[in-house]
Amino acid sequence: MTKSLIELKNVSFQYEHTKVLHNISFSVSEGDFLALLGPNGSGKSTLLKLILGIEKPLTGEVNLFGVSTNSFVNREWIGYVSQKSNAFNSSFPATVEEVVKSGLTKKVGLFKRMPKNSKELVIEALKSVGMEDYLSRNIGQLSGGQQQRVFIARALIAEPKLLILDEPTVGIDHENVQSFYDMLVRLNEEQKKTIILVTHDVDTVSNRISHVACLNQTIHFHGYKKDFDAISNEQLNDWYGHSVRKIH
Ligand SMILES: Nc1ncnc2c1ncn2[C@@H]1O[C@H](COP(=O)(O)OP(=O)(O)OP(=O)(O)O)[C@@H](O)[C@H]1O
Repeated sequence: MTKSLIELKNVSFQYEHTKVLHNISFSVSEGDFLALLGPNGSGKSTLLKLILGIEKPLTGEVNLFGVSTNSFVNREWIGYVSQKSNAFNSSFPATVEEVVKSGLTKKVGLFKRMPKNSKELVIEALKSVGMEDYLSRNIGQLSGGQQQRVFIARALIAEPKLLILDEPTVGIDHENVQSFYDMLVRLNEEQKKTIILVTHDVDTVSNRISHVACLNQTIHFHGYKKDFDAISNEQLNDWYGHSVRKIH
């Protein structure tokens, strides 16, 4: 039986007086490559905060790897790459090697010694994202898409089981989006990483993704990508609250 890595049961959440999430029940299974889709302000980041244990639900429960977030301790099993990761300017004084190596602290602890083979681990993680030739380069001198790959390597070095990527294609130009997806599919299929890709942009939901969840305060749809494709633009507009068109 497939294991649920994330399970939300009847979850509601509000910030002071703003209701953001309403009665959400939703799960992500081991091996899924899921796009969490919703317009700006629909509650995607808030949902991630609940999953990452940064916020607590007002009602309902959130379970990670079969355990309530309140008692979940294996945080290194979840790799999170935020929206703002690829925002370094060209003078930022860190090499790709240093950035990726810093991801090891999540696994070994902040004040513990780095393993002796940490350079090999860095190279291994960079190979997974096709960036091994950039080891000694300054992070700020890479393109937005290359920086994004380096930050995925930084998450991978801690050997997460689940990878959460927040708007990962924003800094990537159109021609490189396909190879970016090829890399994610390899991580999903060969390294067995469960992946959640968070996006507001319907066009970012590639055919390479296995599942789609549509969020706007509540989950309007959760299922296979092929079933998402069968949904009309009118229905999608209704969920989004404004006009959007699927092109895939
Ligand atoms: N710390 C906060 N305090 C109060 N309201 C907040 C806070 N953070 C977010 N909100 C509000 O909650 C709602 C959902 O925000 P959230 O950031 O989760 O949406 P999102 O789908 O991630 O949006 P985007 O795609 O623009 O990043 C918005 O109306 C937002 O203004």
